[in-house]
Amino acid sequence: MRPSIMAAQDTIVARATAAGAGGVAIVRLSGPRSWAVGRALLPWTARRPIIPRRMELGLVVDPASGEAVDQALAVFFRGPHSYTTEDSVEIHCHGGSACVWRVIGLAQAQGCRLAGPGEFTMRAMLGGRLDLTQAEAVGRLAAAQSDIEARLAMAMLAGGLGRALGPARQAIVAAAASVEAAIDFPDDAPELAGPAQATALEDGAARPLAALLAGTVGRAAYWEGAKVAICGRPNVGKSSLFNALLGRQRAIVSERPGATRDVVDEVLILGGVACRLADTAGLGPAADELDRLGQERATSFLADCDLALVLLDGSRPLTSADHAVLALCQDRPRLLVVNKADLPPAWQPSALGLGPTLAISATSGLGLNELARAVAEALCQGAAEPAPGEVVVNARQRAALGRGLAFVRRAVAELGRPEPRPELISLDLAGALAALGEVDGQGAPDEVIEAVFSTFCVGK
Ligand SMILES: Nc1nc2c(c(=O)[nH]1)N(C=O)[C@@H](CNc1ccc(C(=O)N[C@@H](CCC(=O)O)C(=O)O)cc1)CN2
Ligand SMILES: Nc1nc2c(ncn2[C@@H]2O[C@H](COP(=O)(O)OP(=O)(O)OP(=O)(O)O)[C@@H](O)[C@H]2O)c(=O)[nH]1
Ligand SMILES: [Mg+2]
Repeated sequence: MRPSIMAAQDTIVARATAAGAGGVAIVRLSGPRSWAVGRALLPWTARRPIIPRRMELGLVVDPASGEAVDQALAVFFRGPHSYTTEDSVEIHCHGGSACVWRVIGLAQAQGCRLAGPGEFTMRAMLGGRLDLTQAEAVGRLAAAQSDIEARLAMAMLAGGLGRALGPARQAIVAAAASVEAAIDFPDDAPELAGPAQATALEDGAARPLAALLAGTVGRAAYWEGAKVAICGRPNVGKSSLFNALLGRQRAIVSERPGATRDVVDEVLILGGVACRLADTAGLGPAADELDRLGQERATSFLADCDLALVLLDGSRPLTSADHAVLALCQDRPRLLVVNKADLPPAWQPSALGLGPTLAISATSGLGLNELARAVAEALCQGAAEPAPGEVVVNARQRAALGRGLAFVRRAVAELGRPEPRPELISLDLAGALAALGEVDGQGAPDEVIEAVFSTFCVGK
């Protein structure tokens, strides 16, 4: 078994705050030796009893040389009253990376091991503070970029999803118990009460799982963010729009067509959704090799984006290159955006015959708020923004619950047959339980747990 999921014997150390210089950085220790190590590095704590959870000021000292390496605040937590549920110590040192790494190095010299990604939270889960849904929520809170993602993670941290899965699991376990009895004692066990059990399983498990899945419709972008490409023929103002939405001059703008070559992307919040917005090279007949390479990058980003903003220049007649871009995007999610609305129009958008268009001006800012709202609406297919406290599952959880629901439905169907075959039902119910376990961690294999924590940063 990999060390991370083994019962925690060792004491781990990591910086809990982001890499790079900052005002203050937190180095956190957790595990059975954390207090001893903390005492060794913080000599003032040896002189009087430690009061758990009280922040105190003192020097961090290298026990080998006696050198004071930082002035810091420190807090000792006595398990289980700590984040990890283990004994732990936080040293709040000065934020320069030299101080942080010196303190971490001193802890390593005292026998601490560098923590892996998410290892503190994994210990919190093994210690019973959190289930897997809550641990995942913590990871999302630590990385959330949009207010709504943070809101969704807070609802999940409150345990709503774990509580929603409990009754479904109970219904599956109850069905499994009678199915197992029918398999083990075919003569003694009462006949499988097929229709009654089918109804119980349908009401108890299929329905709540289906409701959880229904709540995700149009909501994925709030959890996962979205890739949005600005595309169009050269010179329509793609880079200008990109810069205007971003609020700074990130990409080169030029009156000369063919200014953009590479895909330039940045994350920004549009209508509450964290979007990876990309400015791309203008599409059209390639003038040279560089142009061709740039357009290749543009089309490959376009091929896997969630939404394309097809930009047209309203001040110039449409060209064959515009029509080629429209054709390229006709079968994918897209918004038609007509730029340069500050200039006299050269054509009527209604003449396109392609449905609604948005009029904007990248240079004057006209229509940009409406565009941001339209982006979110298109990405979320008009679904309502999640309310505070509302539990919405993320993509990983949705995939697992979808599999679980399919298993439950097969078991329900089999139970509804004139002579249900208990062996088949048993397999399906086991599959359903495994799928639920992937979400809340109950009975989940190590690989699943590790995959969730591997997305965490070190120190969380
Ligand atoms: N400095 C610091 N800030 C932090 C954390 C941390 O560990 N340290 N957290 C995490 O990374 C988050 C807060 N989560 C926490 C959850 C529980 C406990 C804890 O010690 N619980 C005890 C005591 C509860 C109480 O006094 O009310 C317990 O539940 O027994 C600490 C942090 C965010 N901010
Ligand atoms: N009047 C007006 N000019 C604009 C507007 N948006 C962009 N422009 C001008 O149009 C020209 C081209 O702008 P870019 O943003 O570089 O166009 P692009 O689509 O990125 O061009 P390529 O990178 O070559 O494909 C520049 O001279 C911009 O100042 C607008 O809303 N109104
Ligand atoms: Mg450009």
